[in-house]
Amino acid sequence: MNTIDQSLFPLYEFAVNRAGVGIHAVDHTGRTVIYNNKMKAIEGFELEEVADRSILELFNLNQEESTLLRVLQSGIEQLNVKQTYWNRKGNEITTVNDTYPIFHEEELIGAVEIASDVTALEKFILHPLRKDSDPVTFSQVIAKSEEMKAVVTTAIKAAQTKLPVLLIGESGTGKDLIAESIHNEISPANGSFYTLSCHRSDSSFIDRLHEDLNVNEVFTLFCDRIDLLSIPLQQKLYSFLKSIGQSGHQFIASIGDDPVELIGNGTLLKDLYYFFTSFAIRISPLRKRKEDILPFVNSYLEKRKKRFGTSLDGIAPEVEELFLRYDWPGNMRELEFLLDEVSSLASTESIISYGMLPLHFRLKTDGMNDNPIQAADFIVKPQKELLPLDQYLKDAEAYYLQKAMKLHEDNITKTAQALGMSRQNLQYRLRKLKNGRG
Ligand SMILES: Nc1ncnc2c1ncn2[C@@H]1O[C@H](COP(=O)(O)OP(=O)(O)OP(=O)(O)O)[C@@H](O)[C@H]1O
Repeated sequence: MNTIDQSLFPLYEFAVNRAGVGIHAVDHTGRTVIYNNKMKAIEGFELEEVADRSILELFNLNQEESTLLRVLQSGIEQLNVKQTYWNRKGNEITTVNDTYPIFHEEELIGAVEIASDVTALEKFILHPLRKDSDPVTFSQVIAKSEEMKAVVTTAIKAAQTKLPVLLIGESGTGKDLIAESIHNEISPANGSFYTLSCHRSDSSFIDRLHEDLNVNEVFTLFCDRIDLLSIPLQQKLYSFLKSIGQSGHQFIASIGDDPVELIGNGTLLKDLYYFFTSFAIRISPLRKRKEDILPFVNSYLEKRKKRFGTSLDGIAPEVEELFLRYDWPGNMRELEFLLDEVSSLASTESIISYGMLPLHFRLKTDGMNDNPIQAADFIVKPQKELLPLDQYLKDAEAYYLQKAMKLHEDNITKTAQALGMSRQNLQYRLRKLKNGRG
C-alpha cells in the first residue's frame, strides 16, 4: 500500500464497520484479517477472540464445512449459500452468504465472505407443519417432563383467571406456543390475538398501537420479548397498557432471561415487569427436560406423516442417543428445524438414521461422549484402580490420535505424516475408534 492508500485506511475501516452486512476476510493461510461489527453481532464473537486465529479453530469446522476455506482452496466464488445455525451466544441465526476469492496480480491472496442476516425475515416463513394448521391449543404442547406439565397447569389457570402473564425462557422454548394456547383456552373466547414483536427497533409500532388494536373488542395482546425494547420504548409501552386498562383483555409478555437479572442490569423496566407478572411462568431450556425430546420427535413425525404422507415414522437408536445427549442451545425450535431439514430430504426411508442427519449437526455432535478421555486419565495414582494394560493402551491411542488430529486441523494427510503412518492406516484406526465409541 502506498502512503495515499494508508491515509485512506480510517475511511475503509469506518465503512467496513458500519456496513449492514457481515464481512469476514481471511488471508491466503486462512487467518482472519477483517471481521466487522455486523459479523461479530451475527456470530456472537468479539474481535479479540477472532484476531489472529484460523477459522478452523474458531468454529471448530473441518475443511469441507467452511465456505471461506473451500473458496480459498478452489479459487471459485460461492454465491447465495443459506446457513442456519446457533451462534456462540445460543441465538438462532440464518444468513445468506456470498464468498469470493480475492486475486492480486493473478495470485490468490485471500477470500472474503459477505453475510446478510436474514434471521428476522426467516421468522415470517412458517415451518411446513405450522402452515394452515389448526389454532394452537394446549393439546399440541408436548409436556412429558414434570417442568412442562407444571407450565401447562399454570398457564391454564392464567387463562381461567385472565390475569396478565409473564413467560420467561430462552429462545425456542415455546413461549409463543404457550401464549397462543392461553388465548385459545379462554372461555368465552377472546376476539383477536395480537402479537407485538419487540425484536424490531423502530418505535413507530408502539405509537401505532392505539390505531392497530381494536380496543372495542376483547382481545389478547402478546408482547413478545419486551426485554429487547430499549427502556424508553418499554416506558412507552407501559403507558399505553395503563391507558387502555384491563377490561377483560388478556395481556401476555415474554422475556428471554431471569427478570431479576434483567431489572438489575437495566434491560427490563420494573413497572412493566410488575404489570405482567400476576402469573410468572418459567419454561426451562430443553437441556434441563430431555424427557420432552423423544415425544416431540414422535409427534412431529406423526403429524408430518398425516399431512404429507411421508414414510418417516421413527429414529434409529444411535440418533435417539445423540438427541438425548446433545444440549439443544436453540431448544425446541432447533430440534424442529432439524426435523424439517431431515424430513424434507427423506424419500422412502422410514427411520431417521445417523447418515441422514445434516453435516452441520453431525459435526457439532461428533466426538460427543459421556466421558471424553482426558490427559489426567493416564496418570497412575495409588488410590485409582488400575486399568488392564490393553484398555489403557487403547485409551491412550484414542487420546493421542484425537490430539494429533486437532493439532493438524483434522487434516488426515498431515496427521498421518506427523505420526509416521499411512493415510489408510490412520483412517482405519479413526474409524475403529468411532465405531468402538458406539
Ligand atoms: N412443548 C412444545 N410442544 C410442541 N411444540 C413446541 C414446544 N415447545 C416449542 N415448540 C415448537 O418449537 C418452535 C419454537 O417455539 P416458540 O416460537 O414458541 O419459542 P419461543 O420461546 O417463543 O422463542 P422466541 O423467544 O425466539 O420467540 C415452535 O414451532 C413451537 O411450536
